[in-house]
Amino acid sequence: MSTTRGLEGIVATTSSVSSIIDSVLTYQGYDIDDLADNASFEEVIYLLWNGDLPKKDELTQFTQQLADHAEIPNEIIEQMKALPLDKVHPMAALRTAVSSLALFDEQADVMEEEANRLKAVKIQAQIPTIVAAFSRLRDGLEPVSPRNDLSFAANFLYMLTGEEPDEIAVNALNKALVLHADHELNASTFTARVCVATLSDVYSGMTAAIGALKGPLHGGANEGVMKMLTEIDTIENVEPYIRKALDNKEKIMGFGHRVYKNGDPRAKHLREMSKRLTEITGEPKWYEMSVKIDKMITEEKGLLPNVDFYSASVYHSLGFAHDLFTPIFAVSRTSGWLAHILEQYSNNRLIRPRAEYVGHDKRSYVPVEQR
Ligand SMILES: CC(=O)SCCNC(=O)CCNC(=O)[C@H](O)C(C)(C)COP(=O)(O)OP(=O)(O)OC[C@H]1O[C@@H](n2cnc3c(N)ncnc32)[C@H](O)[C@@H]1OP(=O)(O)O
Ligand SMILES: O=C([O-])CC(=O)C(=O)O
Repeated sequence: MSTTRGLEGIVATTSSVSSIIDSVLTYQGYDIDDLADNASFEEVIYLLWNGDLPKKDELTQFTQQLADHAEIPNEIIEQMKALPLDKVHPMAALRTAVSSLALFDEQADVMEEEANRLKAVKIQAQIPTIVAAFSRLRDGLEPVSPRNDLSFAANFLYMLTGEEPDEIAVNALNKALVLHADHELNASTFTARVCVATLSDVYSGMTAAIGALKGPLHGGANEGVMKMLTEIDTIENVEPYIRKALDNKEKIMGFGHRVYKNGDPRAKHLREMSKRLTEITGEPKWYEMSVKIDKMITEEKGLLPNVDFYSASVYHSLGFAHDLFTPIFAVSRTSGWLAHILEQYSNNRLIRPRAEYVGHDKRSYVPVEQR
């Protein structure tokens, strides 16, 4: 048996949800550049789940369906209130809340396709409500109920702040959601597929995926980038800070990628958004520091920024708390996880690879007194 560390280069499934070919990312055949410039997040969710962009009436119906399911059970809010709110990371709270949602869905274990599709709508609609409610509760505020007359992005911002957001913020968040929606067999999506391939339920797959996204080598990197930017704080500090980190062989969050070796096609959109938004907020330093770090890491390590690097200054400019960055990634990636979960169910086989054994040779049990 031979092994490939981290399954690098292993093709583990077929999928028609998204593809990365020659560094070009497509969702159901549509180039991410095209979607980022034109599509609403609602259209992208529909596309990922159904294989085609919705017609006008299909989009109206789908958007309404999402809005109709955005409320979360009161028990979930009560459960969140009981958490040690000043200590809990919002990704941990989200993981627990999504697991708990299953307990209030009588159809949680019903495996028919129609029931699973309805669960997908509910989960996609409820995850932003959970993230916003948690954020408000820990700030000592009551959760804000979702509104059904706002777009997905606008409603999320509204539930976070209790105020109607401006168009610039809504468009920026919409674009970020589109850019993060799916990404072939990334670690969290693979996790979701492994989980549901045992014919476990959708909520279990989602809970597993959230756990995988949380890690700093994956979705957690966007929070790590902002931590680094905050520590650096000034443009003059970039050079000594990064030099020291590289000398200490530290990983620089937001750089490198398992698949993209010539650059992540999503990063240029986020870089442009970071430039524009930091100008609007009057804090161009976050963009300027990012560009300087980008230049240094590219020149010295040959590593390019991934989706998490410029999204940090984008989310900061949109006023999000830094530990909400990864949950916001999860709000978007939920659409991809659910598309892959539905695809896995539709053509399922248990996912069970092998391990090459490198442990002790065979030996015999020794009673405890003789060890
Ligand atoms: C949404 C996403 O998940 S995008 C990825 C988000 N994660 C990050 O930004 C965290 C930082 N980046 C990394 O840790 C990695 O680049 C990963 C996890 C994204 C990819 O990992 P792998 O494909 O396993 O690459 P691996 O970690 O083996 O890196 C290869 C070499 O480049 C180095 N390297 C890779 N990324 C970085 C980095 N960000 N900073 C410094 N060195 C790096 C490694 O140390 C390694 O060097 P070595 O060969 O001298 O040991
Ligand atoms: O594909 C990956 O390995 C990580 C990534 O960029 C993503 O999940 O968006």
